[in-house]
Formats: sequence, C-alpha cells, structure tokens
Amino acid sequence: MLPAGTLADRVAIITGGGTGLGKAMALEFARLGARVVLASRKQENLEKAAAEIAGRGGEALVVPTDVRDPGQVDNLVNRTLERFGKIDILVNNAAGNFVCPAEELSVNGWNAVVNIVLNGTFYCTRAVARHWIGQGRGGNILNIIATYAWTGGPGTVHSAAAKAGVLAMTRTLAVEWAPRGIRVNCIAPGPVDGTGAAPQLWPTEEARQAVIQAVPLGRMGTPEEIAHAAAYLVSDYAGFITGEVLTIDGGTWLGRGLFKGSR
Ligand SMILES: CCCCCCCCC/C=C/C(=O)SCCNC(=O)CCNC(=O)[C@H](O)C(C)(C)COP(=O)(O)OP(=O)(O)OC[C@H]1O[C@@H](n2cnc3c(N)ncnc32)[C@H](O)[C@@H]1OP(=O)(O)O
Ligand SMILES: NC(=O)C1=CN([C@@H]2O[C@H](COP(=O)(O)OP(=O)(O)OC[C@H]3O[C@@H](n4cnc5c(N)ncnc54)[C@H](OP(=O)(O)O)[C@@H]3O)[C@@H](O)[C@H]2O)C=CC1
Repeated sequence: MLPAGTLADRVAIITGGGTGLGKAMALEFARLGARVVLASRKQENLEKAAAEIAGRGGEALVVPTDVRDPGQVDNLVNRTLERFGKIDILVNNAAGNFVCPAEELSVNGWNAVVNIVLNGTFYCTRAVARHWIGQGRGGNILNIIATYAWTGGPGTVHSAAAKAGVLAMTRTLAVEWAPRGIRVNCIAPGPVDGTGAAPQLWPTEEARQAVIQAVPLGRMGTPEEIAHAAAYLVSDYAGFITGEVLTIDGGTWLGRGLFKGSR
C-alpha cells in the first residue's frame, strides 16, 4: 500500500468512477491525497461514491457524463478546470460489455460497446491532452483494458476488439506524447468480483465458479487490488514507465498448464 500523501495535490478524472473498479480507484486516490472527479451517466451512483469519499475526509466532484458524446467530455474537462484549476491524471475506466455470439450481435450492440470503450477513451484522452499540451505541461493517463485485448475474447467480440484498440492507442500515444511529458499506461485486470462485470459476464454461481476454475491463483481479484496498482502507475514512483500494460489476473491469461505435480 502506498503511503498517504503519495498523490497529494493531484487532480484525477476517473470515468466510470461511481461503481466497481472506478469507485475503488477513486477511494484509493483520495486516500492518497488526490481530489477526484467522478464521471459517468448515472448521477445517483456518482453521488453515492462522492459521499463515501467525503465521509473519509476526501474531496470529489461529480460530473454526469456520457463518454460517447465529445460535447459532454469537453464539459467534463471544463467543469474540472473551473473547480480545481488543473488536471493531473485521467483514468479511462468506463466500459460496457455483455456476452453475445458474434453472429447474433446487432449493429447497435456493437456500436454501444465500441463507442464507450474505444471512442469514449479517445474523446476523453484527446480533450485532456489538448489541455495539457496547450498549457505546456505533462500528465498521466491510465487505461483499463482486459487481457482479451491480445488473446481475443470469444463471446465478447465488441469488447475484445475495442480493448485491443485501446491497447494500440496506449502504445501509440505513449511514444507520440512522451516529449510532452505525458505518460500513458494500461492495467489489464482478470476477473474481479463485486463490480458491474458480474451480472454481465458470470450471472450465476455456476458461471462464476467456471471462471474461477480458469484462474491459476484459484480466486477472483478484488477491486482494491486493482486500485493499489492503479495508484502506483499514476504516481511518481512509476515516473519512467510508459506504454506498458500491467496484467493483474492471477495468471489467468497464461492458462492452467498441464503439470499437476505440485497440487
Ligand atoms: C465470459 C467470462 C469472461 C471472464 C474474463 C474476464 C474479463 C472481463 C472483462 C470485462 C470487461 C468489462 O467491460 S465489464 C463492464 C461491465 N459493465 C457494464 O457493462 C456496465 C455498462 N453497460 C451498459 O450500459 C449496457 O450493458 C450497454 C449495452 C453496454 C450500453 O447500454 P445502452 O443503454 O447504451 O445500450 P442499449 O440501448 O441498452 O443497447 C444497445 C444495443 O445493444 C444490445 N444489447 C444490450 N445488451 C445485450 C445483450 N445482453 N445481448 C445482446 N444484445 C444486447 C441492445 O439490444 C441494443 O441493440 P438493438 O436491440 O439492436 O438496438
Ligand atoms: N470486473 C472485471 O472482472 C473486469 C473489468 N475490466 C474493466 O474494468 C473497468 C471497470 O469495470 P467494472 O468496474 O468491472 O464494471 P462496472 O460496470 O462497475 O463499471 C463500468 C462503469 O462504466 C460506466 N459507463 C458505462 N457506460 C458509460 C458511458 N457511456 N459514459 C460514461 N460512463 C459509462 C458505468 O457507469 P454508468 O452506468 O453510470 O454510466 C460504470 O460505472 C472496465 O473498463 C472494464 O472493462 C476488465 C477486466 C475484468
């Protein structure tokens, strides 16, 4: 766990910051001293998360935002600057997902997920980076992807394709904007319990157990485990890391292997 004060005076925008991993990151960043801006569609979820942060002595601004709308994204940046005067960190965490055979997926279904994950990430990234570049200052971007960005994700072609796009965006912009002092990294979580992923991806206990069976460490991850790593990547401790992907999946994407000797 990073020491309190690690993110003192930093201002962090977290999309999808009202639930799941986004909320866990917001709580952890606030514990470390950051002021956080929570952005997603459902104001009620954002307000609840902000109240929890305030209850622990932190400061959070709520800006209802659909990341698919570049105008709403500009509003997010403007509201943040009005309130805090600067932005240091952007976490592109908002996502949508559901399981659907590719041949049955409608155009609207494809667009809904790709627009949130890929286009929304670009709109937020572009808006914040334009501000940084205009001010001649650097910053930190963290994109939340998934390991199926490189393995493929049967049953979730929209999300896998969009996350692969975000991975390519990360590596591209890490180099393109390195001279600007902007770092861009990814976290690729494996299955994490207690978030909006559960009802979409493992809606029954049987499905949940099947997912756990695929994890070499034999359990799901926790939102806090992702939040600790996220705080590290956006902090000065990771000042020489850019264009990187930190996988936090209990070994899942490597597979279970065939060796049974140590079990
Ligand atoms: C496996 C284990 C791995 C385990 C491996 C672990 C890796 C897990 C990786 C996890 C990644 C995640 O992102 S988990 C994040 C999960 N969280 C979320 O999904 C929360 C946000 N989700 C949402 O808001 C919604 O689900 C979503 C559909 C994406 C967007 O909502 P909208 O209101 O914009 O869209 P809607 O109008 O409802 O729907 C748009 C179209 O999509 C279609 N659609 C919606 N749900 C559908 C469904 N279940 N099946 C088919 N089609 C669907 C609708 O019919 C519409 O098409 P038409 O009928 O043609 O008009
Ligand atoms: N949990 C897991 O097992 C894994 C999760 N991930 C990734 O982690 C991240 C967080 O997911 P998780 O916490 O699990 O799930 P959640 O469903 O809890 O979080 C997704 C968030 O995205 C927000 N969101 C969705 N659509 C939009 C939109 N159009 N504009 C703005 N915000 C939007 C939602 O808020 P609202 O509805 O208010 O808009 C919600 O807060 C995602 O990027 C996901 O792909 C990756 C691998 C595994």
